[in-house]
Amino acid sequence: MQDLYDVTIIGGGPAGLYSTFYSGLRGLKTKLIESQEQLGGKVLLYPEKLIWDIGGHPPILGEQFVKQLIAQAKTFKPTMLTSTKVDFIERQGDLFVIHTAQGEKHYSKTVLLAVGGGIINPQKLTLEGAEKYEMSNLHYTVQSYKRFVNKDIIISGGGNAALDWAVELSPIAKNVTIVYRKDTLSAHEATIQEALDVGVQIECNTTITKLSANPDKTAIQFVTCENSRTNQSYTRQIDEVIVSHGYNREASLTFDEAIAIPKKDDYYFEGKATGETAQPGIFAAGDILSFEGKIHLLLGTFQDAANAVNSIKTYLEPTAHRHAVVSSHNEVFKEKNRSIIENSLSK
Ligand SMILES: Cc1cc2nc3c(=O)[nH]c(=O)nc-3n(C[C@H](O)[C@H](O)[C@H](O)COP(=O)(O)OP(=O)(O)OC[C@H]3O[C@@H](n4cnc5c(N)ncnc54)[C@H](O)[C@@H]3O)c2cc1C
Repeated sequence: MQDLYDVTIIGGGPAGLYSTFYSGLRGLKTKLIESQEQLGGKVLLYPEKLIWDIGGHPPILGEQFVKQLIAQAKTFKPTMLTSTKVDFIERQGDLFVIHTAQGEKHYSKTVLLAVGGGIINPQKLTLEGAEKYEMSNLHYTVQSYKRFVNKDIIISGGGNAALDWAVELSPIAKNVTIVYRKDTLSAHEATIQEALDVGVQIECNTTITKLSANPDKTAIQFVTCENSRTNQSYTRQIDEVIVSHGYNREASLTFDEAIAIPKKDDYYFEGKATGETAQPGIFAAGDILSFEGKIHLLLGTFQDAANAVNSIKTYLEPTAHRHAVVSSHNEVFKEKNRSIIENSLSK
């Protein structure tokens, strides 16, 4: 049998990463398994967005936030696997066997589900040949603002993400146009007003119907758009195309018959604020978890993570403290604490 872990965390988004740190803090032998190449979960979708609502933390870019979460998760030297998709979990006596799409088996005393919205991929433009521009000027996320400076940008989509990008890019771009297939945008009214205030052009009932390449066929040079109300179409030159049509969720994780966890809306696991599910030994944290009062935001993931790990600790060791001992007394932190104290004394 491979190494046996106290806890195996499935999903390397904010909930999984913080659970990994917290699990180390509580002295548990921890493994994290993430399906994507990169850790960070949904935050990877907004690397250039400033996150404002983390208590006590100054606004921070998504990309930087992910780096810090990963560094923190590594504090207690857990095993961390990426590009490894969990597709089946079975109970064998007191243990869980976690099967991956790659054919591996992982053995664990408990499982912490931190799979968020499942494996998330952007909904792609369905136009023929569109994929060949993904390496040039067809974007499904905004990875770097620099690229859009002084550019003529068309954004397809009418939700909050599309409008947020339009508002953020408008001051640095030459021109930003939103095209949306429906009558009215689905974004918040305040965001729509903000977009109008910063000069974003909004065209409703309008769809991109054709992408035409530049002479060397490496990038999109023209887009053709059609208005479903007037049946008129136009073709215009463009520098960058951003598509924000939402995300496909792949919820491929399944369980053996002995493991039944009630779901809400066919998807979210019903559980408790303590991270417990109806299935002893299986816990959940982050966006995947549903309970009354659950907050589906970063701050919610951290509280869920701490609660779930504390529940795991007392599940494995019923006499353990419910909560972690004061974290600054931890051996791993001592050296850092000492250097901070020495630094302050030397000033
Ligand atoms: C555009 C956007 C902007 C946002 N802005 C903010 C904000 O400003 N402030 C805020 O607080 N929140 C914000 N949020 C919400 C926040 O990002 C989420 O609440 C948070 O990412 C949830 O973390 P999670 O770890 O529960 O799930 P996720 O981030 O979804 O991570 C789940 C991870 O599990 C992995 N996974 C799934 N299935 C499997 C499997 N079978 N095997 C292995 N791995 C698997 C996925 O690949 C993913 O990496 C925003 C969300 C979006 C989409």
